[in-house]
Amino acid sequence: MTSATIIGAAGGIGQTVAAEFVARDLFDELHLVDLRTNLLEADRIDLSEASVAAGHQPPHITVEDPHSALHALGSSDFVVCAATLGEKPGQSRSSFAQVNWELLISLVPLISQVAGEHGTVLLVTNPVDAMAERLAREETIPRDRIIGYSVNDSTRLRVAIAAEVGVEPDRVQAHALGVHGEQLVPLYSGVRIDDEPVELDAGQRQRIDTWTEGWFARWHELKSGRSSIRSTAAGVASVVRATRSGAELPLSVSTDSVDFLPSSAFIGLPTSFAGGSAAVSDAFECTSEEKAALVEAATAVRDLAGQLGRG
Ligand SMILES: NC(=O)c1ccc[n+]([C@@H]2O[C@H](COP(=O)([O-])OP(=O)(O)OC[C@H]3O[C@@H](n4cnc5c(N)ncnc54)[C@H](O)[C@@H]3O)[C@@H](O)[C@H]2O)c1
Repeated sequence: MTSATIIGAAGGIGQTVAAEFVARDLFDELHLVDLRTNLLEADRIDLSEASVAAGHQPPHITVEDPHSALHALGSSDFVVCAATLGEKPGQSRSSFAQVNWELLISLVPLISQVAGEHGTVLLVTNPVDAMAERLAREETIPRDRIIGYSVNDSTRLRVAIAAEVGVEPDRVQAHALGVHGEQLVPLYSGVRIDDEPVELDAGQRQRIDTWTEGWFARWHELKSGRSSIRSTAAGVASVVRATRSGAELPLSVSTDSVDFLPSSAFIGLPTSFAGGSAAVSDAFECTSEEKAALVEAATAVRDLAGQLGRG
């Protein structure tokens, strides 16, 4: 029996992740947790019937609010946390982080309980690196069982490289590491097409950087009122598959095992899994310039996490 718990399951990300898990038949049991249980009940019916329509056995789906979940739920193999408070326009990164950490700290007993001894916890709630580091500092869940979801920046980098060199994105392997935003580190030294290393010149890199750095401004101009729910849900499903296959993905993980990085931080690094535990990939290599940028990113996360109190 495989089981997942999604906290914040009535939100844009949570609902779409649940739908992706069901469509891909990834778990036998799915536990949906949110304050908005009426939405979850509607989803429970819809998701079960979606399974039938898709021609497979529906998972066993339960619905809980965060309080009842503490009494009702046992441990899950995979725990997704996408619970959030809305980001206010113009709000500083540190103020948004503090507000979301205050929400997350109230959920730590539940997250720890559903993670149990062996579950993997995937944080999606932003700012994901500081949230993951701060959760690890609570010491209720081992560091290597906590990961932050940070695949989207690499997806966008792959799309931009593909457009620049004129190939399909699925032929491009590339990781955007570090921290989402100003401390993102596109790992140009590791770009591959069809598994062959590729050297991009300065002009190409600049055009790619301009496109990726402008992604959010272009998204906001659309005024959709939602985040990138579909690509995030597809990415979360790929994390589940990676925990089972051991495939490498760019995810936010603890820096503690990486010699050249300051410890007590989480940043995006190439990650592999063994038995549900995350580790930075053995084959990870980068230039001295990329190392320096990653050190800067880890330092910023460590400092931000240090500012987040217990609420
Ligand atoms: N890491 C990434 O790459 C990435 C990508 C997209 C979005 N995000 C982040 O994911 C988070 C979720 O985004 P969204 O668009 O789904 O937001 P949303 O506002 O649509 O959903 C948030 C949900 O959290 C629930 N919630 C609030 N307090 C709760 C509590 N105490 N217990 C349980 N549930 C609670 C709300 O009821 C709501 O359903 C945000 O922080 C967003 O910035 C991260």
